[in-house]
Amino acid sequence: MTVEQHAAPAGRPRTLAEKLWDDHVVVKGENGDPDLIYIDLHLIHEVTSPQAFDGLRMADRPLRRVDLMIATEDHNTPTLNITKQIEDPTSRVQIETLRRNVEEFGVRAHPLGDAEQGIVHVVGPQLGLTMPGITVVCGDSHTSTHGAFGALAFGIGTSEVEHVMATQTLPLKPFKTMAINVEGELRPGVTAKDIILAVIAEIGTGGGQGYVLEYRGSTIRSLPMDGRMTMCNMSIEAGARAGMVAPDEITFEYVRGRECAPRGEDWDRAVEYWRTLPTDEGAVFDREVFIDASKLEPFVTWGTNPGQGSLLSESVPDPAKIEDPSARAAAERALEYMDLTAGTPLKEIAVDAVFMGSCTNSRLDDLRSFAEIIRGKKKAEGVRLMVVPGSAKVRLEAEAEGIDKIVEEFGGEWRFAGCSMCLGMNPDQLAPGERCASTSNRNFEGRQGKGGRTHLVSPLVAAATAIRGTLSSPWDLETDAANGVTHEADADAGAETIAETVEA
Ligand SMILES: CC(C)[C@H](C(=O)O)[C@@H](O)C(=O)O
Ligand code: SF4
Repeated sequence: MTVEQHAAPAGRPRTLAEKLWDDHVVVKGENGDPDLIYIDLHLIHEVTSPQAFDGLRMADRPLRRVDLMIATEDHNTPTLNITKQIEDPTSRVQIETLRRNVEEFGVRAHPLGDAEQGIVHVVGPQLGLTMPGITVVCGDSHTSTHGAFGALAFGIGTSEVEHVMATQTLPLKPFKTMAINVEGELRPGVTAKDIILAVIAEIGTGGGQGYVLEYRGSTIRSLPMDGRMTMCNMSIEAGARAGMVAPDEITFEYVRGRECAPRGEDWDRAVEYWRTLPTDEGAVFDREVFIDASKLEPFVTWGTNPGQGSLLSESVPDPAKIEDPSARAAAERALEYMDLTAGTPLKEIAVDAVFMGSCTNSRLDDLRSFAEIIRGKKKAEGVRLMVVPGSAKVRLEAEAEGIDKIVEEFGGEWRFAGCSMCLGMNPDQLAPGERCASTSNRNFEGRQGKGGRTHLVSPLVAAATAIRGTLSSPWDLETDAANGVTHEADADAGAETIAETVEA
């Protein structure tokens, strides 16, 4: 798609993404040059902001719009003993540097211990900063999460962070548009996470390159905001520039009344504008993908990229049967790293740990659906469970509902908010060789700790896995119940039966 096509000739039907782009062009690029795009919201965290602040300082430039910035601490923060000094020197320096920078430049910040601290992609929406129709950037690839509100949101590099700090704009090349049409009713036990894992397995980890994905269709319309965020969050794992969902009543209800959301007449005007944003009838996408949601099942990854996944009811694939030589080699290498043998039923894979958290799945809905499954049940012997809310606020809300108690009675660890075991930048890590069912978004080699092995799953699969000890879904719990195995907390005999079945 050329720059000119974004010029929006009167009456041409446009997609959601094209409308947002058109409304944010400050200077139109000539002869294939990038357009200069206005940025409405700039989120920062400790990892990718230090050099950008240094750059500003060296150039003696102020922040252009400090009021459009907000900082939170998430990657390097511990999730235990948060009032103590951070032990790891690198993490400590990162956090201290952010604190110095936000103080010097006057940026609103939510440090560890603050009620609004948490993963940057949980904090923005929770404060009502993330809204339909705005452009959002952050030096973080999962900024795509915010697209769930009908915002154009994408991750940027550190030099771009500095550019936005100094000018509140970014030079950007136009993108192509891809519609991901998801129709039909999800079966119980199947979630937004399973849809997006299926999408990535379908189009591949490079399939979205150069595109902004728009998730559309009846299934998406019926998803709550938390599910839409889960899907947009992982758009980047398909290589996409961004992911989006058109704003609707569900979006407006979510944003309404939040701290930074417009109020009164401003709110009415905003909603009036937001209603104009959905893709026009007849607008043409560069590519369309169709997914039948009613056929989806709980999904799980077996490899070391998010596209290497299968239905949980299937077996570890045989690389020899993969035609494409590079995909075959990647699968061979992945199975070796994951210590898996082709043909093994995925459900027979035993895990050492379950991680419930990350910007993909650590919001209140996620925690609720997880807790509902483990409530009154007994954790599988030898499995370590960590439950990490996405923000301090989510933690408090979950505690008000007793979710912390449910997790602890089950035998899990209830932690403070942060990126935690999503990536090995803080004390929450897997030991070499440990296998984890994780609700996060990346299963790269060493992602959760050197030598750690990650299977990406939904919160429901994480819960069922924590109960059964092997990769499992709520469907397996139903089968167990039909066979008289309830996994109840006090039914020790039942738990033993399962342990034996697993070993057998
Ligand atoms: C540390 C940060 C730059 C990184 C990202 O950009 O995504 C991290 O959040 C991740 O998920 O790998
Ligand atoms: S939770 Fe994980 S994916 Fe999300 S921002 Fe933190 S490290 Fe990145």
